[in-house]
Amino acid sequence: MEKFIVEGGVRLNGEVEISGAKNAAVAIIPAVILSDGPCVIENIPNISDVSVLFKILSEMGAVIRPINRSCVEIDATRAINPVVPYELARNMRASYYFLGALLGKFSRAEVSMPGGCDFGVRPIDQHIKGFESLGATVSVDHGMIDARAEHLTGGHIYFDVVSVGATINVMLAAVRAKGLTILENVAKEPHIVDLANFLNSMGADIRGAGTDVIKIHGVDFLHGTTYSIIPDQIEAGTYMVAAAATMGDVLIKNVIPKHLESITAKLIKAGASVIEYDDSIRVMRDGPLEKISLKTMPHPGFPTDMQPQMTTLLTVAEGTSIVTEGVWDNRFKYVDELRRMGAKIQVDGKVAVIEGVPSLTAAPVKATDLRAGAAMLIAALMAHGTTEIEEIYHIERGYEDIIQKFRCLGADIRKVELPDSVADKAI
Ligand SMILES: CC(=O)N[C@H]1[C@@H](OP(=O)(O)OP(=O)(O)OC[C@H]2O[C@@H](n3ccc(=O)[nH]c3=O)[C@H](O)[C@@H]2O)O[C@H](CO)[C@@H](O)[C@@H]1O
Ligand SMILES: C=C(OP(=O)(O)O)C(=O)O
Repeated sequence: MEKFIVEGGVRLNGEVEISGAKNAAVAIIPAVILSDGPCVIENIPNISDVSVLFKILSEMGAVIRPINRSCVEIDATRAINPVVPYELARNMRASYYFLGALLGKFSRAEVSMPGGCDFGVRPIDQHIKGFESLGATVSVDHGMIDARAEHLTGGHIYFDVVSVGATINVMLAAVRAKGLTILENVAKEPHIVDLANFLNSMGADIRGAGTDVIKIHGVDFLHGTTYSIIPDQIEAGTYMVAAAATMGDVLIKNVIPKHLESITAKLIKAGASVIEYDDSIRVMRDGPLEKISLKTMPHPGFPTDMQPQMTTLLTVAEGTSIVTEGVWDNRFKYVDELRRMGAKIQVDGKVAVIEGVPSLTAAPVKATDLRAGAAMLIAALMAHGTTEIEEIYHIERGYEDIIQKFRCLGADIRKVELPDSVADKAI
C-alpha cells in the first residue's frame, strides 16, 4: 500500500511546469488507430491512464517507440486486433474511445464497459445513439460493448445531453465514414478542440470543434502526423488553487490562460491575485479568503473536475460558500474526508453549503477519486500537522510527478510504500 505523507502549513512559492492534458491525451492516443501512418505525439503526460492505454495498444499489435520522456511514436498500422481486453479497459474511463477509433477504422469494435472515477451512474447511451446513427449495430453483453457495421455512413446527431465522451467517440467513428456527419449540442472542452486539431493534422475534415455544432466530411485516408498535446487545464487549475490555499506565490508555466478563465475569475472573487502572461499564470494571496458561490457547467463554465479542489479552498473562507455540481449526480463523496479535517460542509444532493472555519487540522484521509485526491493534497497543505493520504493510485491516474512538483514549490510531501503485511496489520 502506498500513501502520501504531508506536513501542512507551508506557503507554496516558486514555479511549476504543467504537463500535457490527460483528457486530451486519452482521446488522442486511441485516435492513432485511425491513421494509415505512424504518428509522433509530443507533450504526453506521464500518468497511469496513459500507461494503461499504451498497454492496450501494444496488446492490440501497435508498436510504441519512446522518443523521450514526453514524446512517443505510435505505429498502429500493423494488424490491430479490434478487441480491447477487459482487465485493462475496466481500469479507466477513456478506454471506451477505442470503440469510436476501432469502429471508424475497421467497422468493428469490442471493448469492455469502462471504469474511471465513481460519480454514480455514468451512462453511455449518447455514445450508442451516435454510433447507431452512423449505421452501426451496438450490443452490450457480459460487460462487453460490441459495435459493428457493414460500413459507416455520415449521420445527423443531436445529443440529448452535452457529453465530452460521446462527442469524442462519435467524432472518432465519423472521421472516415462515407459522407457528411453533423453533430449538434456537442461538448466544447479544450480537449475536444485538441482532438479535432490532431485528426485534421492527419488529413481529416472536421470543422466547428469548440462550438455547439461539429461538421465532419468523411475521408478515405489519414496520413501520419506529428502533434503536441495541449497543456492540462485541470492540473494547472489544481496548482492555482493550491497557491491560493497556502497563501503562496506560484508561477504556473506552460498553460493556455484562456482555458483557465473560469477558474481565474472564481479565485479572484475569493480574494487571490492572478496575473496572466502569454503562456503562464501567477497566483498569489496575502489576505483573507472570501465566500463565493459557484456552479459547475460544461465548458466554458466552471469545470466539474475543479470542483473538489475549489470546495476545499472554501472550507477556510470567511462566511458561507455554496458549490453546486451541475454535471454529475454524485460528486461530493470526498466531503466526508474533509470533515475529518475539521471542515464544516453540508451536502444536499448536488449542492454543498460550506461554512468557513479558521483552519483545517491534519487527519488520516483517502483519495476517493482522482480530483478528490488532489483536493485532499490541497487540504493537507493547508492543515496544521501531518496528514496521511491513502488510495493515491487515483491521483496518479492524472497528475504527473505530483510529489516532485509540489516539493519544488516548498511543500513537505513524501510518498511511502508499506509492505502489504504491515498495511494489513494496520487495518
Ligand atoms: C476522460 C474524460 O475526458 N473524462 C472527463 C469527461 O467524462 P465523460 O466524458 O464521462 O463525461 P460526459 O461529459 O460524458 O458526462 C457529462 C454528463 O452527461 C451524462 N451522460 C454522458 C454520456 C451519455 O451517454 N449519457 C449521459 O447521460 C453524464 O451522466 C454526465 O451527467 O467529461 C467530464 C465532464 O467534463 C469530466 O468530469 C471527466 O473528467
Ligand atoms: C473524472 C475524471 O476522469 P475520468 O473520466 O477518466 O474518470 C477527471 O479527469 O477528473
